[in-house]
Amino acid sequence: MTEPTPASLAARVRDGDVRFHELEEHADADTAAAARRRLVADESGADVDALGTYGFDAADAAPNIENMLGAVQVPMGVAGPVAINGGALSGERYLPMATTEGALIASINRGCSVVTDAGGATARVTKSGMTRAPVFRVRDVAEAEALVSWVRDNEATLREAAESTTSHGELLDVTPYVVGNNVYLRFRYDTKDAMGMNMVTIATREACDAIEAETDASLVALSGNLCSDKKPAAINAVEGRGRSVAADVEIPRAVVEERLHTTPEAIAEINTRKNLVGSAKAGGLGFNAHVANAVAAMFLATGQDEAQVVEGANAITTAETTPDGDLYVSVSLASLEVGTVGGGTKLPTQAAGLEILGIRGGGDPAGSNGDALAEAIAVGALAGELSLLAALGSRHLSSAHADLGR
Ligand SMILES: CC(C)(COP(=O)([O-])OP(=O)([O-])OC[C@H]1O[C@@H](n2cnc3c(N)ncnc32)[C@H](O)[C@@H]1OP(=O)([O-])[O-])[C@@H](O)C(=O)NCCC(=O)NCCSC(=O)C[C@@](C)(O)CC(=O)[O-]
Ligand SMILES: NC(=O)C1=CN([C@@H]2O[C@H](COP(=O)(O)OP(=O)(O)OC[C@H]3O[C@@H](n4cnc5c(N)ncnc54)[C@H](OP(=O)(O)O)[C@@H]3O)[C@@H](O)[C@H]2O)C=CC1
Repeated sequence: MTEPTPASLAARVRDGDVRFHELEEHADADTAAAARRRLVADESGADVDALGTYGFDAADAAPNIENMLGAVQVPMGVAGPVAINGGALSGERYLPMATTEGALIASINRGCSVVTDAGGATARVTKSGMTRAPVFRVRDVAEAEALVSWVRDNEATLREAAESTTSHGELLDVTPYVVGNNVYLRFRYDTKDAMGMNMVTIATREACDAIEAETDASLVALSGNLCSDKKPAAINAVEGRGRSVAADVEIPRAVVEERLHTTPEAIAEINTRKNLVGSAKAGGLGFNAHVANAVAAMFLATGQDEAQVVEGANAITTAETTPDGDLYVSVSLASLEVGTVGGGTKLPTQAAGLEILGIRGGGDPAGSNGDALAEAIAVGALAGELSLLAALGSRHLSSAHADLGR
């Protein structure tokens, strides 16, 4: 039998003999993707050849994508090295960042060099736990209260059910929320080095079965949106989700003046009037300048779930002058959902990003690499905040983007 070619496979799809999303059952993954490119190009008239130039085996991406055409390539650079004094990550590191925004890495790079000149940034993970919150239907508020009491009395049962599905995940707690005849149970897990959404979804499903077997509650949806995944939500800002991580630095006045062309007072005032008051007036959840930039660029470079930039950018930046007239700056990211195993972290280019940080795969102890990644991203965000606030102080934002960003 002759080997299938992209042309012969495309012809079979057109004839209705093979389904578009089942091409991998009839050819290797690279040939299947080439056949799909041909079909999409013919249908749309688009030139999709560039999508076919990628540096990994399509088969390696099978768990990460369906209907694969090829790959979008985002340029990747580094900022740094930056000195980090973390709870899980210490020393000088280059921060891998993938972006198409000119001037972004230059800015974070400037922030990194200033942070390093000042002796490095301190970073710590202050809370950890990935959540899944199913919603149950009950008859009325009396039954809701009965379910809440049952959950409080039976956490051991829930833990046993949930943890039967994972060798790494640990159920930390279950927090109930009642709205009339709806009961939301926010399960929170230590997922170690995994971001953990698949892990906690599978584990929570098992716990829900135990609840339905023992109570009158009916599971309506395994995710009831109090989790809250991939949506802006105050619960994540207040309670945290994934890792809550903070970073700070104190920068001598002379360094602010010489390297950032502004003063500690100007940066503190801009932070208050822009990041705090401006964000409050806008009704924002992110009281920062552009934490999403560092989070998104490092998420792409290290194989994180890019939709979770929504929660990752849930951050507050503070800036103040110290009694000695120097500058103190901090960022606190409430809900940074990251992992160094699972998801997109296995793909070769993303694995290279984690290797640049020295934290690819499971940590020793388990969870330490996930903490280290969170600290690295927090320091990248801190450097970005510092540099952008300074550029606003020196009125260099527009000229920087005129020079570098277009
Ligand atoms: C562009 C700079 C850094 C110039 O800043 P500068 O101080 O005039 O530049 P410099 O030539 O003196 O270089 C200072 C340092 O910057 C770095 N640097 C400088 N150039 C490069 C480069 N080409 N590649 C890599 N690194 C670079 C590098 O670390 C260098 O030190 P050196 O190594 O030379 O000792 C500065 O003007 C700046 O940071 N501007 C701010 C730009 C910025 O932060 N953009 C972020 C994106 S804005 C956005 O997306 C969100 C927004 C703004 O809408 C959010 C909001 O509402 O606030
Ligand atoms: N299902 C959903 O609702 C959602 C899924 N996602 C997707 O979920 C994926 C991420 O889920 P996630 O569960 O992190 O990844 P995976 O589904 O890839 O699972 C990771 C697994 O790695 C194993 N593992 C090995 N070493 C370690 C270690 N050191 N620490 C922790 N786990 C380890 C664990 O197995 P074991 O459990 O057997 O111990 C863990 O379950 C992403 O692709 C994301 O896009 C995103 C949002 C929602």
